[in-house]
Amino acid sequence: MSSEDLKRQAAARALEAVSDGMRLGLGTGSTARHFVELLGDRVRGGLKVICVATSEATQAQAEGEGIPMSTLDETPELDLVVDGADELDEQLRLVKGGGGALLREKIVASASKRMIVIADDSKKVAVLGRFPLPVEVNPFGLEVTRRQIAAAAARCGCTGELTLRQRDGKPFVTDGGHYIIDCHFAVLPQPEALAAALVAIPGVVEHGLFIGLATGVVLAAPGGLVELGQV
Ligand SMILES: O=C[C@H](O)[C@H](O)[C@H](O)COP(=O)(O)O
Repeated sequence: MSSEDLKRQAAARALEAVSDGMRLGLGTGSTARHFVELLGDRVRGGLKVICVATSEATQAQAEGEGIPMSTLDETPELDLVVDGADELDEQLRLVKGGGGALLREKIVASASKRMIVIADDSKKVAVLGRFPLPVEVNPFGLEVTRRQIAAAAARCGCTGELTLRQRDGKPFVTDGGHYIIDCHFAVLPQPEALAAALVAIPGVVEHGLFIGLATGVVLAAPGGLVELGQV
């Protein structure tokens, strides 16, 4: 079974948690993309939902599927967000932002009563950090912010290379107009302390650690689905 098949299976299971009248957040990335496709089928079959996207890419996909879309300003309370993750652990702590959508994803998750994460089982780790931690930063004072991230991380037991994310030879720019520094720490021994230290840095807009937000996880493995938390 291909990795895309596994992602689709996880997406299909999350769709079972959706019912008529729900206000939904739509995640970003290759796994969330399957969810939006499947949701589109259900909407065309008569399901009534209103949705908020976590990125311009998801907004465009959802509109193409004919899914009724809103904004967080019009719909500031959501029932459920379904999103992917780059990494997750047993405590439902996540690393997100591999696609650069972490800021909107976190704002949308914070507005939602529940967050179901969908992923193939390769994303589950014993200790977070194998996937480089994305940190979204203001372009102003980039080098100052980079040094402050390195110092704060070192106090939390994390060392490693900090690289400015590039696309086509230029800095990658997020939907919010910011840059991303990818932190290659290999392990994050104290995720909560690191999260608190990063948000205290003035040039940091947001970081990819999602702690206390996911309420359920659907992991698709070749042997079947595994659920963590409440799905
Ligand atoms: O910024 C991107 C998001 O955090 C994605 O949810 C994350 O990167 C997982 O994406 P994928 O499902 O493509 O692995």
